[in-house]
Amino acid sequence: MESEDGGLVRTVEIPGRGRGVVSCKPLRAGQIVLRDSPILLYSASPLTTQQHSSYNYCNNCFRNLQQQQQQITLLSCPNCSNHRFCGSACLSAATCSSHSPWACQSLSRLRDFPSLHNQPLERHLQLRFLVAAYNLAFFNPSHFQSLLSLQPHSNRPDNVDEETQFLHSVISTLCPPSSNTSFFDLQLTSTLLAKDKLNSFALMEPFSVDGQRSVRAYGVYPNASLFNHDCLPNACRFDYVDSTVDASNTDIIVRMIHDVPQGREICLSYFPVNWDYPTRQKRLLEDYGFYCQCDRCKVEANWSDNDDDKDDIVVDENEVMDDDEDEEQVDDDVMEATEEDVDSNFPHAYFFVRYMCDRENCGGTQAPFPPSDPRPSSLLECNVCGNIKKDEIVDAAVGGAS
Ligand SMILES: C[S@@+](CC[C@H](N)C(=O)[O-])C[C@H]1O[C@@H](n2cnc3c(N)ncnc32)[C@H](O)[C@@H]1O
Repeated sequence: MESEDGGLVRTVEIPGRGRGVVSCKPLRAGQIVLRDSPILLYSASPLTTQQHSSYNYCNNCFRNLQQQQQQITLLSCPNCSNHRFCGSACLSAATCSSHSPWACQSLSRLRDFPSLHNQPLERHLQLRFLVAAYNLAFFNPSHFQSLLSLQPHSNRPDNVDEETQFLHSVISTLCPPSSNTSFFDLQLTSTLLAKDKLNSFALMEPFSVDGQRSVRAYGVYPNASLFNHDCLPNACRFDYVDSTVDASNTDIIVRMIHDVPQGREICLSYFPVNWDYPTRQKRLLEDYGFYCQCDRCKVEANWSDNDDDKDDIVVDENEVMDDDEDEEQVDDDVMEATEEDVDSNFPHAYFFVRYMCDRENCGGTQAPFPPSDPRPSSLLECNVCGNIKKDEIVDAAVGGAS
């Protein structure tokens, strides 16, 4: 993501954080700083799902087949008949990429693999990812190199756990796509799984009021993966997977939450912003391998109620980057912020009041729509439930026009 002339952001090395993304010029609230397409996408349904009966998504674009407004002709893969597509364009695109004859045959074999039915969903998804990644290695080496370039860079050879060995033993039963007898390699399998854990973004089902959200698909986005984490992010990501407006419905869009000056690091939050301090620290250490020392954590490290919270942290190991679906310890203090808190021990109360979605069970972050020069947008969009509301502060400043 190197900035050309006029680029908004560029990638730099940041001591102690690896690569990160910084602004090349002052950025405005709502500005789009990245639109990124996936190099790999895989379904979040169990491998054993009979997709022709219960799976409602196109296996190429992942749009919901029932919600598409125009008439579509559903097509099944002629080889496995288990995967459906929303038209000939998606079927032929998938046949040359994610649903190549090799991937098709491999997924069919895995579906019938004897011991898989007893395995948790997480194993099914890891196997789906491995099929997608090895498929990429053979059919799109340059995208495969992009995948390998992502963090983590060091994966100790002696560090292959039982789970990885199991997954590798299953993957190795597949016929390799080439005559290369060492196509499946234990160390490579381990490396790939680590890349998935650190970098995959979840494309979620639409928000429902009961707060139960499930993942529709996972994707690896080579540029979006370069954003580091901050517990008080200045940007957030949106996706519009069911959009029929353009063909890039699985793209991720990163938009600024508020203005930032030139040279500032642009960060996302890897999970909902309303998680409490112990839960955030535990997740970042266990899944991402670092202690967060952001400004918010420095303040919250001194809050006395952290000790009580530590006893009942809930962490779902299936969590991946920016994945909002699981249970979490929501910090009630931050949800009840008042203006008085701003000057006291809660300097980030302002962020919660203005940018946290207040819809029940949502936990999303709100960013303005892109500015229409010279005016900032006075409408905020939630990146989880899609709710749109007026930004009272901008609205007052611009006299009620958006
Ligand atoms: C998705 S990658 C982000 C890009 C990464 N820095 C790189 O060089 O490719 C996530 C990894 O970046 C690093 N990272 C992200 N946010 C960080 C932070 N706030 N402090 C320290 N390291 C961070 C951690 O190593 C984490 O596992």
